Amino acid sequence: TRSTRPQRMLKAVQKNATKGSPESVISAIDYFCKHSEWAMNVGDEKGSILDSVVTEVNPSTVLELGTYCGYSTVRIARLLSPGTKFITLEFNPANVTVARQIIAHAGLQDKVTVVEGSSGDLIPQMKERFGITTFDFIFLDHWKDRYLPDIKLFEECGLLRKGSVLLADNVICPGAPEYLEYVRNSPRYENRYYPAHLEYTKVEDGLEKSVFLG
Ligand SMILES: Nc1ncnc2c1ncn2CCCCCNC(=O)c1cc(-c2ccc(F)cc2)cc(O)c1O
Ligand SMILES: [Mg+2]
Repeated sequence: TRSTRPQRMLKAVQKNATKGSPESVISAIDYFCKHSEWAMNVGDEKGSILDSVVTEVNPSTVLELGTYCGYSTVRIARLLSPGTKFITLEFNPANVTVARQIIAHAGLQDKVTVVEGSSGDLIPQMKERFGITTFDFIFLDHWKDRYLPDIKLFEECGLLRKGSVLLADNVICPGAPEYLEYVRNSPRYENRYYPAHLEYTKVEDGLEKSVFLG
């Protein structure tokens, strides 16, 4: 049977990227997406913004929603200090399998835990299953209509502290209008919009950074 796009992406990484080099894994995926097949990785333009926010926050606990093939997982994990707790959630088991192999090719398998399941089910389990009290940094890149219910879930589960940073991908395309309206109208968040483009295209998109004020 025909391979899937994530499987073809994995093959391209295994063929073109140097084992143990996160930068070459990132470049190999970006090359694949620019010259072979578009895929919904955060990409290099928004990825650089992600890098700068992660570096600025220098988090001790990180959560990513929507692993997909592990591109942004590798981008984040390569910047973390030793001892940082990094969890990434992926709904699709086939993507979990590909992501684990791409993360391993980058040599970052000891930096991050890839957990299969949906955010709605797993967020309430963070404390008991992973011993997390609060997250310093959260990257939202999963179903766009889950951004709003999940930020409310973070609040209800006491997973945010004064200064927790949430960074949301795709707030323009495909869009997360209810999420944007919520964080921008809430006195509990300080927000900043980073204009960019949809990965590997000229279509307008951007990232929204929201700092929880407690
Ligand atoms: N742990 C969990 N919990 C809940 N949902 C979970 C999950 N783990 C996974 N999912 C399910 C996420 C499915 C992928 C989400 N991302 C997207 O849907 C996405 C789409 C585009 C896009 C833009 C223009 C187009 F023309 C076409 C596609 C671009 C992006 O950067 C995107 O991130
Ligand atoms: Mg995205």
